[in-house]
Amino acid sequence: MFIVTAKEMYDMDRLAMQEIGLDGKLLMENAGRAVAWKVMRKISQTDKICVLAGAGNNGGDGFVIARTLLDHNYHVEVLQVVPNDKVTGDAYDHKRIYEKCGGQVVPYETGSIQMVKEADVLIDAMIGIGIKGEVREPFASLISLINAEQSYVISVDIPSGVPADEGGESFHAVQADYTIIIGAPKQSVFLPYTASYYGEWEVVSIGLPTFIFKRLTSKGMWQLEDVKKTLPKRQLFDHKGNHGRGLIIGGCKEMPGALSMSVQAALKSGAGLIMGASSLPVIQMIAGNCVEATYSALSATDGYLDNHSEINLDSYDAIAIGMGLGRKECTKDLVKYVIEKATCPIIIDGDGLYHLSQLLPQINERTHPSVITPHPGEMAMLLGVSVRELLKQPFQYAKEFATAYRVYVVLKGRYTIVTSPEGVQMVNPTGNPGLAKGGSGDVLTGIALAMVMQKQSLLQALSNACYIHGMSADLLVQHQHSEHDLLATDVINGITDVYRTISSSG
Ligand SMILES: NC(=O)C1=CN([C@@H]2O[C@H](COP(=O)(O)OP(=O)(O)OC[C@H]3O[C@@H](n4cnc5c(N)ncnc54)[C@H](OP(=O)(O)O)[C@@H]3O)[C@@H](O)[C@H]2O)[C@@H](O)CC1
Ligand SMILES: Nc1ncnc2c1ncn2[C@@H]1O[C@H](COP(=O)(O)OP(=O)(O)O)[C@@H](O)[C@H]1O
Ligand SMILES: [K+]
Repeated sequence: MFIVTAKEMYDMDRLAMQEIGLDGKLLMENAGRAVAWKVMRKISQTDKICVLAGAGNNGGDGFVIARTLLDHNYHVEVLQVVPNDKVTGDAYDHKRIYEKCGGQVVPYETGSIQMVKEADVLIDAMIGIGIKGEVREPFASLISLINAEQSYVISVDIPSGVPADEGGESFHAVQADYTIIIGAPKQSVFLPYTASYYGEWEVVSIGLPTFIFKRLTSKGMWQLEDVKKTLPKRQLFDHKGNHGRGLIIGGCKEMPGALSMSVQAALKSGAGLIMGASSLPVIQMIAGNCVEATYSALSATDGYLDNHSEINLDSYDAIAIGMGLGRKECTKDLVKYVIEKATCPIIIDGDGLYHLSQLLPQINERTHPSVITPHPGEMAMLLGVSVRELLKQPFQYAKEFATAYRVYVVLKGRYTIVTSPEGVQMVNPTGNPGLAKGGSGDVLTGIALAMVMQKQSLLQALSNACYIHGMSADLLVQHQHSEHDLLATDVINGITDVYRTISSSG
């Protein structure tokens, strides 16, 4: 599924109209009808429905929705929030069609507030992706009224007032229960400041051809069908070597478990062979957790790895470094060594990212792929901006970093964004707040290593890793756990159910 900015959506519209002859009125008809069908599944024939229509094409969609509902014997009326002379173009044409089919358009005046109050269902077709600046009156007051009422609120394309793109932080907007998105989700669906306004959401197709999306956007949402298509397969005559050899370097005296979780998660996700490298005390502590892995004991001073020359980086298909490694000068040297010498893909996480802020020239020099898996705090540190600033524009910042340093960036969060060095971005939809707990990131790195080792395209490998990680947490809270008690080690065990679910769903 593609993700768009408002500008990309308008460009697609233009291309559809000018180059392939799909006209605007037809797209509006498709949009309105598709939305109406979704609406009918959610409401009952006895509900009193009020469609709030603005002047633009979002309002135009509202007239098509009202006409379709009317035709199916629903109790529907349109409250036109703007004066008649404001409704022009395709929206005007669809208003006329609706009226000719017997539809009622009530002009906005003070008394019409009653109409909003009496409705069981409010369909918000006031403002869509054409929003500019702060909402004006009467929209601002209507939005406050809608949010104060108990009616079921369905927004068309975008809750009125929510910006389509990233960058906005303060706005006054409709709080929807359900949003039916037209064509493709906009960036604001996935952002911390805006996501909750959408409520439950769904996307409807309006007939824009796929090649238009491919041409104009390089952002998408990774879905189960993508996972099924791209997940490494196990063949009858496979041996462990077919599923890669991976090295995981991490752990220190305070954080032995981080390495343990990454090692377990990698093997559980399908890695052929995993070597865990750490100090002897760490290995002695964790080896029993995962007897299937092999371990390499490295020298340490005061509990921190201190000698990079002992590590053999050859003969691995991928290497992960940083989980629980510690923030000492000697561990920085280790990270530097791996960045400079590894001739396979590397994944840098945790304390490795802390050191990376001083190793950016070295990462730029690499001729083999590099992956970083920062949470917002780590990403903000690497960019030299505040977390708040980063979270206003995570797509933009992740892309800037990925293209500048030619790395794959896995910017973790509710909707993790994977960005390739070319700037292609995939959003992961799975996961829940049960993952907001120490150790979850170490598990993700292990899964990511397993995927990267198996010679997939890296964008696919990393998107699959995020999907599996989140899906494991989702299945666990649906069945035996809650978001409160979920542990990172549960997420490792939950990978079993992910694979069984994926293979049984065809
Ligand atoms: N391919 C597609 O995607 C298709 C998309 N379609 C639909 O079109 C929608 C986009 O339509 P659009 O471009 O006409 O803009 P839209 O969202 O109606 O907003 C413009 C109106 O809002 C007003 N307004 C703006 N800011 C305001 C403010 N702060 N406070 C108050 N008012 C404000 C502005 O007023 P003005 O500033 O011009 O006076 C103008 O009247 C899209 O979301 C989807 O629903 C489908 O029909 C079919 C194909
Ligand atoms: N609210 C949430 N919804 C979905 N996923 C989440 C949520 N909170 C955290 N996660 C996921 O959990 C992981 C946390 O990683 P990180 O913060 O590095 O943890 P740690 O370093 O403690 O192991 C990331 O993959 C992130 O996407
Ligand atoms: K809307």
